[in-house]
Amino acid sequence: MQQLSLFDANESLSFPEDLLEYFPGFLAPQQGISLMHQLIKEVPWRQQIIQMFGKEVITPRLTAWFGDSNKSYQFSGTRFDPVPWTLALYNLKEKIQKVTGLPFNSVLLNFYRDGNDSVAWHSDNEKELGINPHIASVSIGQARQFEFRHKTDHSRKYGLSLENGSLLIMKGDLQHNWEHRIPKSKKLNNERINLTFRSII
Ligand SMILES: O=C(O)CCC(=O)C(=O)O
Ligand SMILES: [Fe+2]
Repeated sequence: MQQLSLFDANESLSFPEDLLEYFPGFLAPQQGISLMHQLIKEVPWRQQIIQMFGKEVITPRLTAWFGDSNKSYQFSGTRFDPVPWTLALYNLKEKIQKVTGLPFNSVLLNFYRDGNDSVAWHSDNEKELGINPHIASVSIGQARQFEFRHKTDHSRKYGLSLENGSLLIMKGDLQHNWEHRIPKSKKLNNERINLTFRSII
């Protein structure tokens, strides 16, 4: 599997490159697009209402949560009980486990219907994920910009385009020191699904 070098000399000064691994051709382009259309149809998508700074906010995207039946997950004040694995998602999990050598027992799906859907700055630091979690993020459909900023020094930033069919591994102490987001975009306006495979303890 080809891994792409993400950083030039300047960037690696402000962002530690050992916290990410990027595999652009993890899925063939056509495989990515047909999986996206299958998931748009077969997944029980929901628009969650979450607590943010004490207020109720409607998430600007659709989500779903699949995984082993004994693993539930808290996110921004909401408890998610997983839907059992579909064949397509189980097979994708197996393929990721083969490439990475890491175990995963759940996946959070995000459906960005157009460029107006987004995810705000956050880190995936829920205690159910353990201390330094590995998160495997598969992107299909419209490529979107994925941005990082350092938690205490917002001038330290990094961004990359998550292409159709790509796999990004987030690891090490990334979630302690960095936040990430998918900003809204006027130009990148087509449908996209992102799947983050996680290991809930
Ligand atoms: O859509 C993405 O690429 C990122 C989603 C994300 O950060 C999350 O689900 O925690
Ligand atoms: Fe995240």
